[in-house]
Amino acid sequence: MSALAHRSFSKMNGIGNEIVVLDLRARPVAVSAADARAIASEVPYDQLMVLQPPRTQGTEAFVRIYNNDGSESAACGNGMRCVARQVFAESASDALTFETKAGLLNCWRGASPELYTVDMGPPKLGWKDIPLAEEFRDTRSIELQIGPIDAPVLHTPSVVSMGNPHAIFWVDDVNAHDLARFGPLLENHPIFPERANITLAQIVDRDHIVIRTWERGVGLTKACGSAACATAVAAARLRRTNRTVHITLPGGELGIEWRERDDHVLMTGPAAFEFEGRLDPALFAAASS
Ligand SMILES: N[C@@H](CCC[C@H](N)C(=O)O)C(=O)O
Repeated sequence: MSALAHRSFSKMNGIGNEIVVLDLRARPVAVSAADARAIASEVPYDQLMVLQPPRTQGTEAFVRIYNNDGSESAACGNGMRCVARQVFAESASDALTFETKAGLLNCWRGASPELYTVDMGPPKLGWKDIPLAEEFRDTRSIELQIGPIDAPVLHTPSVVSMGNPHAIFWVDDVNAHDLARFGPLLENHPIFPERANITLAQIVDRDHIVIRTWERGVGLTKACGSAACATAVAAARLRRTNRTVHITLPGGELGIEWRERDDHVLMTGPAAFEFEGRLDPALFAAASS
């Protein structure tokens, strides 16, 4: 029987981004891509956040992040707020540090019990860091378009890595484009060797942006926290907004600050608990990596 059978999980959400938190710290076991897909077939999620024992002193856990197609990501803003909520519930501290494949992340609980802040670290802006398949000196606007060559539907995105790759297309109305149609084409465009999260962004004013995201490895989601961070950085780099903005996503609101003093991006928003369950052993019968 799989060592994952009967393990307890929490179903949570970060402004509608569907998150499952699986805490394996007490009895660690490796989770394969096939396991992640099997879990998604029982408890539909956008991201599975797996807490493994800490690798670095002073951290609570090493967090592995899986999309529902079984692929792994180094960053998930909404998922990290859910993880923070769960671990803060058993801690007297107001600040905790986690490790992900993208590095160490500090989290704080806010004044309101539902609000959590995650320091998502500094953005990476070089073309090799995104990564892109070819050199672009200025990643504020790269040459990429979709639709007729003389009347592109979406074009000239900004690209940013928040530990995971993001392309942000600037539009007048995020709801005027068929993201479900263009998202998969852009996610898998050869310019993105590791695929990319695709965001439509509408700047309302210098303090407010509206976004919709097609997530790599998932599809359309109600919210993508790292996309909100990437969009805030990209808009500030273009001098179209201030470095502190609020972002409206289909599932709710996030506050983002791209801090001047250390280049770090801070994301603040809620994390909601839905229910607890145990993984059905039958799920893993056919799951092999
Ligand atoms: N929902 C997330 C992003 C999750 C990872 C992404 N799909 C990827 O593969 O990079 C968020 O809140 O940041």
